[in-house]
Amino acid sequence: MKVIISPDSYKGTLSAVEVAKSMQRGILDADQSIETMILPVADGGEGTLQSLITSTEGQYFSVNVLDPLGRAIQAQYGVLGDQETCVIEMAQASGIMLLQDNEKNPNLATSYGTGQLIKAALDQGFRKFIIGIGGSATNDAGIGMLKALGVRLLATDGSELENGVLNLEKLATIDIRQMDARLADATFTIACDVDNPLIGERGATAIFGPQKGVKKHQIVHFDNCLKHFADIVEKQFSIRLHDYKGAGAAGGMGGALIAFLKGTFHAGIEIVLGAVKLQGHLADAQLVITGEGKSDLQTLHGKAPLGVAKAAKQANVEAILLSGGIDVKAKGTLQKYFSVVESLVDQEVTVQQAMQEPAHFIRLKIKKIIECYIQKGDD
Ligand SMILES: Nc1ncnc2c1ncn2[C@@H]1O[C@H](COP(=O)(O)OP(=O)(O)O)[C@@H](O)[C@H]1O
Ligand SMILES: O=C(O)[C@H](O)COP(=O)(O)O
Repeated sequence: MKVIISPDSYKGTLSAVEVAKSMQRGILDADQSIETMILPVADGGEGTLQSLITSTEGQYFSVNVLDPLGRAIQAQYGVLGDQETCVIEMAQASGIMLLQDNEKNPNLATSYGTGQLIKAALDQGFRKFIIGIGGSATNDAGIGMLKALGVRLLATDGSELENGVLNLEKLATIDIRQMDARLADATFTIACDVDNPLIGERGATAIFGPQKGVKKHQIVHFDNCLKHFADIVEKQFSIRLHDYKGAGAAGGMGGALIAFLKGTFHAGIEIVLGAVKLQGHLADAQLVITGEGKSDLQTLHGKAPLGVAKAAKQANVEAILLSGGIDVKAKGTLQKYFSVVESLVDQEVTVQQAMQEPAHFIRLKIKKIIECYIQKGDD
């Protein structure tokens, strides 16, 4: 029997590779003779770079960049095995995982470091980009990235705006005359797992702002600043980001990429599944196991496990979901895609325990799931 192990990360506790290894141990605990194959996946956020570079035998490059709060860090980008396609993962330079909880700062958190990664890749001669956006610490409409690439945000008196999303309300003109000229020859495929507009009640701030530190009473203020930015973009460049699907991804990074870097959106999970060649590997497999930190209604809108389930269905392979937590509201629908829908958290395991010892509980749960699967086959 061959089992493919294709989880996303359990954000905040384990990377996709670590989840996959724990699942593999559980499978082998149940039956040593099972053939396993580890193909970790991601949907644009953290882990996208590793998944794409590992699966295509690509190469990593390290760059000194500024983290969301302007501190010097080393971040990586990569080139796929084709030696041509460059992968930028926003979470590497501007990710929420780079901040402690008490450091979250939606006004100052900047995507500047992601712009630095792009610039470094342009310096290396790359022009064909996949940019994974998601898992970001920022709500800056991508202005940090734009600044790093030479775009200037000016107030009415011609002075450059000070850092800070809330300063966007003073924006009068966007000056692109000094934007990196090499971008004109570059293409950007945006790997993303959300289709939120830039502003409004489904916009970047209202939906993803709170996880980045935006307090409830600040949502309207931040949203208005992003709206003003979108108004100026529309006035100057005739591109309307306000309700553009995906413009609100990664704190508005989606919008900046569409308007200024001529990016095009693709489902992150589809890009990753293509690169890891999941469909081909499923051809002689009996089972595929996937999972993520928390499966909820958002999972049904293009998150990694759903992509894996759809690929499995096409190949007529049974799919199993083991996530850290499962939202009860989504369980019924998830069961249409997966033969088993399980979470680490249950009547015996609390959230705290599952978060503290995720590898241990994944191993235990998978062992049980596989034992049941084998038993079912024997009956
Ligand atoms: N080991 C774990 N056990 C239970 N819940 C977890 C575990 N790891 C992560 N989570 C939950 O999953 C959430 C992250 O969900 P995830 O699906 O990984 O990312 P996202 O929804 O941002 O794509 C965390 O905030 C946490 O609540
Ligand atoms: O704001 C972001 O970074 C993403 O668009 C949504 O966040 P998530 O990928 O962490 O869910």
